[in-house]
Amino acid sequence: MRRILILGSTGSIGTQALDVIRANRDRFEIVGLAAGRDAEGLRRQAEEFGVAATALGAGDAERLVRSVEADVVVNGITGSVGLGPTLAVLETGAALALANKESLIVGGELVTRRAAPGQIVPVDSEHSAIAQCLRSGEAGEVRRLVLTASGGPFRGRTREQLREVTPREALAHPTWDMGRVVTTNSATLVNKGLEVIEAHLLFDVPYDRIDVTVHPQSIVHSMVEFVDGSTIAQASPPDMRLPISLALDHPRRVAGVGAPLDWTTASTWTFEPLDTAAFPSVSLAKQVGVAGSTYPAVFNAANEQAVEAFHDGALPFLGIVDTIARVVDAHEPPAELTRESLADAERWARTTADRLIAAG
Ligand SMILES: NC(=O)C1=CN([C@@H]2O[C@H](COP(=O)(O)OP(=O)(O)OC[C@H]3O[C@@H](n4cnc5c(N)ncnc54)[C@H](OP(=O)(O)O)[C@@H]3O)[C@@H](O)[C@H]2O)C=CC1
Ligand SMILES: CC(=O)[C@@H](O)[C@H](O)COP(=O)(O)O
Ligand SMILES: [Mn+2]
Repeated sequence: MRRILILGSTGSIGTQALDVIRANRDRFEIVGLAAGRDAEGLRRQAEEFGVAATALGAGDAERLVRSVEADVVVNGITGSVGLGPTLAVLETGAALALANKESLIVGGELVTRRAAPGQIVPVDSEHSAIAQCLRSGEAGEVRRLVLTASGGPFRGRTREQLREVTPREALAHPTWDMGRVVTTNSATLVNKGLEVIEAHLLFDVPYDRIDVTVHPQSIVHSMVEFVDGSTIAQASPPDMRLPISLALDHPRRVAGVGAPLDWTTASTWTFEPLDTAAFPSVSLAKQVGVAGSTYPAVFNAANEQAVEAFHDGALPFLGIVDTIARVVDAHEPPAELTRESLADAERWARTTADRLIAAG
């Protein structure tokens, strides 16, 4: 029986983790639940699963991580506020089922050097796919990682055609039903930029050997190309319960967790290059990834501020990535990366982004 603690239990990842556990009560026991502000939703979940240990807010979630004994902690919190809980999980020695990509990207080596080999199990669909593709290979045999991107709701549009798009349109993701921030990030392709950095940190492959291809069907979740020219891809209908279940009982698979592909009807999978003129965020993310230090944290913090401003009607859609670029450009990294210098850089990035947005 695996003891599971879920952070962000009321969100998209959290509720899908609960779906998997509800259907497999003989394999999993929930020992703790944490949400942000939805106290009533959290209370109902705790009642359903008979859980006594709960927390509201990131600080409380971090305390819960340290006080409850768990085998696996799912970090399904949104945003860089998930960093404290991520570091706390790594300290406890529990496996970290990581959906909160922001904490890894923002923390960088502060996170990776605290993690034991295999302690971080990716939940993000692309990284779960890559981990599955790598199961049978040697590190030296990997030539390239290829992350798939759906292209989001605005795939095929020119930069000019993105000028007037609305928050409602940005939230209409073509293939996945996710929380507001990650859905907006899919529309700007910032999500894919963050995922390139996430892939570099998880699999230690240099940025010039991590590519993105646009695959609108979201069936091939990513691929690994090997030195002999062979490519292994992981494919399944878009359903996060599959990567979540793999992380909950890693390395075992949970039978029946998702529907398999249907090979009896005609279907088409397509792949196309990313339009980097309309969507410059992936190139920008690669630049900040290569620069390292506090640059990825600054990129992410500026994005978080810009996404909120976009939904508040204070910033046009194109302003999101433009703001990130301006904040990154103005950043001066600290001499040393520590939790303090990281927090300072994030604060600076948020203030700078807010100032640029207010100035219009
Ligand atoms: N949804 C998906 O399919 C995928 C998501 N991810 C990643 O997983 C993470 C979660 O995404 P998703 O589930 O879609 O997001 P949601 O917005 O649906 O859920 C976010 C969860 O985090 C909680 N939360 C928010 N702020 C805080 C805080 N300050 N302290 C503690 N908890 C907080 C929310 O609580 P409350 O409800 O109380 O506000 C909620 O439970 C993100 O990093 C995202 O990029 C990655 C791949 C796929
Ligand atoms: C399901 C998942 O992992 C998301 O992060 C997904 O990647 C979003 O889709 P796109 O960013 O490819 O549009
Ligand atoms: Mn993803």
